[in-house]
Amino acid sequence: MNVIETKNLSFGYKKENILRTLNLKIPENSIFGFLGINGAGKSTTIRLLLGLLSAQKGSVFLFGKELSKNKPELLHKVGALIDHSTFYPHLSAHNNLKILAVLLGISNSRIEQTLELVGLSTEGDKRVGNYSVGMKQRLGLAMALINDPPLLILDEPANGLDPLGIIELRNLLITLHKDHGKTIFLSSHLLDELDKIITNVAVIHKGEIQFQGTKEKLIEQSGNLEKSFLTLTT
Ligand SMILES: Nc1ncnc2c1ncn2[C@@H]1O[C@H](COP(=O)(O)OP(=O)(O)OP(=O)(O)O)[C@@H](O)[C@H]1O
Repeated sequence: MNVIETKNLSFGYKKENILRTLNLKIPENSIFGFLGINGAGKSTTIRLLLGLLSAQKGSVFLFGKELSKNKPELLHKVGALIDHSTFYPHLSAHNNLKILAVLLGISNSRIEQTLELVGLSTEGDKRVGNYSVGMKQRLGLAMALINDPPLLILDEPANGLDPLGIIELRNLLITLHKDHGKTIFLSSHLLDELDKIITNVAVIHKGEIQFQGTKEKLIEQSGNLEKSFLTLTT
């Protein structure tokens, strides 16, 4: 099953075409890397997948259903991290998550589980305003994970993280995929990092998909991810 599928998805700001007839297929249980140079259209695609933008043409399907016709039901199954997450800085991580849990009707026990999962359980009672960038990123992931969604959509989740934070994020994504069965769709510019975790990949250039398939298939010709990426984008 494809957890995400776009059919001839096209989008433009005013008269400028940004995405041209995108046909993406993200298989269930993949860690799917979405690659492209600056301005290629990654964030715009992600906003369309989350229903934050509406396509001029084409459609987005999540879990086999059309997003525009089933938004609340489908978005409940998606955890997302885009741009910087917004928190109440004067509250603890625990209380930030509690607000979300109440809004979503989720039990309190899930708060501790989620803090544990993202490695924040010992820091969960500290004010979020004093958190480091990495801790805020982990809290953003906790918010995305609080209702245990089967699909995660992450736009540049490693942004602003130091090397240790990047390693921790890598291990967390691998755990979420292997032990919790999540499908993860993520964009990133860190090719070496992606190479360590992704199973599938799409390369977008100037709003068009240049390749999609397994990582092995992409690197078949040139031998490594960086060379394949450069071939498709320069
Ligand atoms: N609100 C907007 N109004 C007009 N043009 C926009 C807007 N947002 C993005 N664009 C343009 O759309 C194109 C794609 O942008 P997008 O942010 O999707 O690219 P990206 O692949 O995510 O880039 P990056 O890697 O730099 O984040 C770019 O040319 C950008 O300038």
